[in-house]
Amino acid sequence: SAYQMTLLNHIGIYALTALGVVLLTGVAGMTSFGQAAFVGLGAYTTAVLLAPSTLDLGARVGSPWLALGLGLLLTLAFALVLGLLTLRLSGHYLPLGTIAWGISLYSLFGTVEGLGGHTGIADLPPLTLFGVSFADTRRLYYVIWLVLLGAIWVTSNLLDSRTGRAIRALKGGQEMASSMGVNVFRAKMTAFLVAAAFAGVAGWLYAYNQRFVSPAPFGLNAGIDYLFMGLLGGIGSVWGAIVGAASVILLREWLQDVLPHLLGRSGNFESIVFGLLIVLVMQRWPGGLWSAVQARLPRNRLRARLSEQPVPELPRRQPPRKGERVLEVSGLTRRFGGLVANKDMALRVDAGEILAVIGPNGAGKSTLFNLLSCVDTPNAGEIVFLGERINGYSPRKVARAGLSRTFQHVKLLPRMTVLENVAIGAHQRGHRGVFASALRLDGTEEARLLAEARRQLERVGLGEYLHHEAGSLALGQQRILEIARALCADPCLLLLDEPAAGLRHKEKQALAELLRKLRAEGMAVLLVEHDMDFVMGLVDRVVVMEFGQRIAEGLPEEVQRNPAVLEAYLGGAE
Ligand SMILES: Nc1ncnc2c1ncn2[C@@H]1O[C@H](COP(=O)(O)OP(=O)(O)OP(=O)(O)O)[C@@H](O)[C@H]1O
Repeated sequence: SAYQMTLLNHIGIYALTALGVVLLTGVAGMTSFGQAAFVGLGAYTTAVLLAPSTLDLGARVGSPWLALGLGLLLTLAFALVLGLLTLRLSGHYLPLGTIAWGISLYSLFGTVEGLGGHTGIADLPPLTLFGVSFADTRRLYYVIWLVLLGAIWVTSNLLDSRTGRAIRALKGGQEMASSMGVNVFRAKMTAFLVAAAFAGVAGWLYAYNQRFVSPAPFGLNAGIDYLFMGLLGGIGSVWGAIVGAASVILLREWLQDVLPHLLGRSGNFESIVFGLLIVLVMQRWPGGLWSAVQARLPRNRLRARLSEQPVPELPRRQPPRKGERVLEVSGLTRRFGGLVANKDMALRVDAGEILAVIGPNGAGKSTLFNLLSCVDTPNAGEIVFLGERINGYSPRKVARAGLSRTFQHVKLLPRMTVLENVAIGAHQRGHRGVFASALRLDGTEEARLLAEARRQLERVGLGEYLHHEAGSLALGQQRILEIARALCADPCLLLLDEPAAGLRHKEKQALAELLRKLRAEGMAVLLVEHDMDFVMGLVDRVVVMEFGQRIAEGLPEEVQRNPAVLEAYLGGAE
């Protein structure tokens, strides 16, 4: 019926904006209350261009495209400025920021002269494309749902790509991602702009569907509604947007029909019951309705775009010659208030060498690691990597220069497959961006990135787990996964933070074998480790730290006999 078609059109338009919320909040972990304002920008641009009371372009040839183009441009321009201002905020400040500009834009629609104030702009002409009029809701339905399905296709493509992996790493993996060469701010901005663009297009469709715009549907309440839709549908899945929009809209309609019969016509019970139902649903299915549906579907494991055909390997950087100095550290000092965590530290690592830094708890090893990987900045001293002073570099820049690391506390994305986790390591070896990814024009590069990830996983002995969720691996395997991820970046220097912790005897042997192989290939390896048996049988030299200082350096057997070292570890006992 016409009524059902109207409902379907509403659901389609709302789902398009909710899809942006799924990407922005669900996938990238940035909560926004301001999406409705972007819908408003798209809708008002269309209305101002077309309505008889304003610029009066009417249904002239090309006017819908002009409205769409300008609406998108304006939405993206606003989003870019707002993104630059708000995306650097973290914690609660980001959602608060979105509330602030959501309210500002809403007020703007109501106060700017020429936008019709709170009564809005009426009498918009119907949509006409290629000479076909879409005045009838039944026809417009096709346009709306085609656009929505297109947006879902684009979003799915984007998420299943190099850029998408960077966006998916934003929730819970920002430190790891930037250490792998990902530009975290850019990934945030990409998700933000794509979500804003969907909202802008939804605004354009809204204007043609309603043929009337006023500020009310673009306020903070609507922003909260979109967030509800995303949450309710399933914040991590593109299909959740449709489920969420449909649930919210149909539930509202149903409550409006049913409640007056049950509770009488006095009082607004609808909002109260609606709120309660939302809370109940979220309690029962915290992952959203779509996740409840998904759990009943046959498990469709994401197989990524791993080609079975041989693909050319990614280009490699020119490695340093064996014996060439890779890292030279001198006078490195880091103070935390009165505590000197690293004092005048010095060390060097050459290509084809494994150096271990050992020392009792609190000796300053992690601090040293953070300084070397540029997560932290020294108060004094020099870090020279491949002849270049890297003090003050960002973790991303140093990763690009060829220094790759693992973490003391494993940092991976547990819901992503093993293969994709490792492919993040190769991020900086690819260059295809948002548009190529969204339109699936990145096939060759993506196949090469994934093939490289597979190659490194096979190299470290995790080849049979490619399509498993990373979180399902044992801790020891997760540590090995991190090494594969670091190798994917094609480094000259590997920094390994306690790589043998949590590994079983056999796994340690396999890890030692791998590190020997890497050393033979000319890789420089610096590792921090507590397991002395592992260290002593493997490394070329050992640096011992205590109270932030180097107390000994030498061959493993020399260091083992050093009285200062025995003192530090065993309190002087033989
Ligand atoms: N951000 C910080 N602020 C204040 N003090 C810190 C900070 N980071 C480290 N420290 C202090 O610096 C000293 C060295 O710590 P660090 O974590 O580098 O030692 P570690 O050798 O890695 O120890 P472990 O083997 O237990 O990991 C400790 O006394 C620690 O409390």
